[in-house]
Amino acid sequence: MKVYLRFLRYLAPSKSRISLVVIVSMITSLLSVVSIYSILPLLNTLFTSSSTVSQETQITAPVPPPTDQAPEKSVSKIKAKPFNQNIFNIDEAKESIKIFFEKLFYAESKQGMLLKVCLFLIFAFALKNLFIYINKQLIYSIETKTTKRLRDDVFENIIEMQLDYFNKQRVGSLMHHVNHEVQMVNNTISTSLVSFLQAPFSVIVFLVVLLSLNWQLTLFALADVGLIFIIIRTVGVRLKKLAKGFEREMGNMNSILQEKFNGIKVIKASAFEDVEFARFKSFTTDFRRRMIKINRLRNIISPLNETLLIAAIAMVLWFGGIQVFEGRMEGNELLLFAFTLYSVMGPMKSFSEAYTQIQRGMVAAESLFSVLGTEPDIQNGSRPINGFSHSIRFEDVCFKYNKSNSAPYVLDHVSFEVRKGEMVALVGQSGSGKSTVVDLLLRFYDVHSGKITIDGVDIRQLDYKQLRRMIGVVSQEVILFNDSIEQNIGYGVHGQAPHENIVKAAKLANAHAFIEEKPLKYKTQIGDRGIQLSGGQRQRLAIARAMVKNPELLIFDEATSALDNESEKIVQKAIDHALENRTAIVVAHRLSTVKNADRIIVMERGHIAESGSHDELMSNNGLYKMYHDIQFSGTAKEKKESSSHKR
Ligand SMILES: Nc1ncnc2c1ncn2[C@@H]1O[C@H](COP(=O)(O)OP(=O)(O)OP(=O)(O)O)[C@@H](O)[C@H]1O
Repeated sequence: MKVYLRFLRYLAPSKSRISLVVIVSMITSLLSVVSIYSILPLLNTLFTSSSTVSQETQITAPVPPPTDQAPEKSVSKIKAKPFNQNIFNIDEAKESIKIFFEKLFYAESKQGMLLKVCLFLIFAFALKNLFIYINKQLIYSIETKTTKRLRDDVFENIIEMQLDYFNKQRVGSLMHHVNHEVQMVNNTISTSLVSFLQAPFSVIVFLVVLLSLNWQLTLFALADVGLIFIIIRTVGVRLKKLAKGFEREMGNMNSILQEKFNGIKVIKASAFEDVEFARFKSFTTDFRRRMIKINRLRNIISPLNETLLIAAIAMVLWFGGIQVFEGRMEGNELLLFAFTLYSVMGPMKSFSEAYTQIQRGMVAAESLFSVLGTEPDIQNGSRPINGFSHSIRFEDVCFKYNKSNSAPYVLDHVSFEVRKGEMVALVGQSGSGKSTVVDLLLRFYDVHSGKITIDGVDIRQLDYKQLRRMIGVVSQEVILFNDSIEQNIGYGVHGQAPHENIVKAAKLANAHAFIEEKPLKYKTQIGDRGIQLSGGQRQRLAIARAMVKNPELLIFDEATSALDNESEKIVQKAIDHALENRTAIVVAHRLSTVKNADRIIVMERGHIAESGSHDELMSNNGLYKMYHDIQFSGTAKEKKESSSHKR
């Protein structure tokens, strides 16, 4: 029920359009029902009053009565009695409608009257269809407005989540929310608007006709229809359950595709195509099994529905037929009743089919509302920040990704300072917590205890978007978009960065020369994830992106680790260039890159083992010296080996 209410809240901004749909639906239903039921008796009059119809045949009805003449009087003068005359004598309302139409269609001859009736039919149906068209446009506009809002909200909610949320969710599932589930809700809106706003009026008007024809028979028919609804609902509940599993599987399939296509290089390099294909085939087999199960139920609904409704009509015919035999009802009356009941079938059918569609839609809506109901763990602070003048400090910071008590700390009482204008390097073994330090400073996660301050202010009090905007980051993994070089560099700033700034940043990052060599220069498209560039070029674009916003603090996280020696030298030059006169934190494995740092912090299993300048640490004879000796003896050995090979 809560889901339905939340769903209605999404429809609320379209309430004026929904009211219009209601009005147009009422007019459409009235037009379709009244036009048929008003002219039926007239047509009957025309075709049964005389066997031969000629131009000269005059209808025996009088000239339309003067306005002051009682209509009943004129009707009584019609010689030919309609086949269901007694039906139309049931009450005065029907009689006056009939009189109205008789007056409307009155002509000197039967032919003239017939022509008028036919022209009226064309007019009434054209009008009805015009209203149907208007209604469809209105419904489409409501449905697109609602789903646009829902899709925007879902995307906004997801993108505002803390990084940890994305670590736990699969990308394919997130895409499934934004794409497929919103589409499912979209389909539900159109179906339910048609079924619950348009169809009820047709049903009501038809019901009024049925009740006026024979109320006992109508109650009998309603009992039958009630039974049908119970059966359809049972199927619907089962369908909802299956749909839930199906949606989950769809999300999984998206994730699998995403992962496999992203990792295509690894799959190809391991010649694992056939293994992946076999895995995918087993997945699609299971997927197909689920689809068959769902469609077995879904497809049964329409025929089951129709059969049950026809059975209801047959029962009504049987029940009514007995009344006719007993003389309690006219034969014509029963036929008109059966025809009306058949006409009510369309909207009834659309009701029950809408019910199953709504079940599926609500599964999707439930899942979307649970995404919308998820609050980010990181609460934004309100203090503005666009720079700092003294220092950034880690004060006794403890942190772990896994919140359970028994999980070990990834950062254990870490304290250090980065003063304005300094370059501080973080080194240490893989997994010692260097990247985590950077992530905490960017407030991707919050510290468990202790605090991180900028000029003495806890970063939890700061607006983290502004905080992130003043920091330029070149991370381990270079992330580029399938766009032009210019757009990729400009991604670092809000709004369109001026071209001169892009070129300046590219020059700082040693990227300008290779960009100029490209046929379209800065307009060159770089392909998915920058696939059309080399590793070193990608790194330099990432540096240019960090530089374009002229950041207060630069963070280089393992920026050169994935490169060969030659590329590393070029990128290192770019880094050195970028670091001039700037506060920076450099995370590195290769100690050669951090020799010039003002301070080097050596991390070991989440705590700071030692810190100082290169010379101080070398003379300390501790961990740093050990790493240094291992790295440089390794490099020396490599060099020796490669020169002996050459010889
Ligand atoms: N998102 C995460 N969820 C859970 N554990 C994580 C996550 N990210 C990192 N860790 C763990 O935290 C520890 C520190 O990781 P971190 O990436 O900070 O190390 P690092 O020193 O930067 O390593 P490397 O030099 O290999 O990048 C590691 O044990 C790692 O397995």
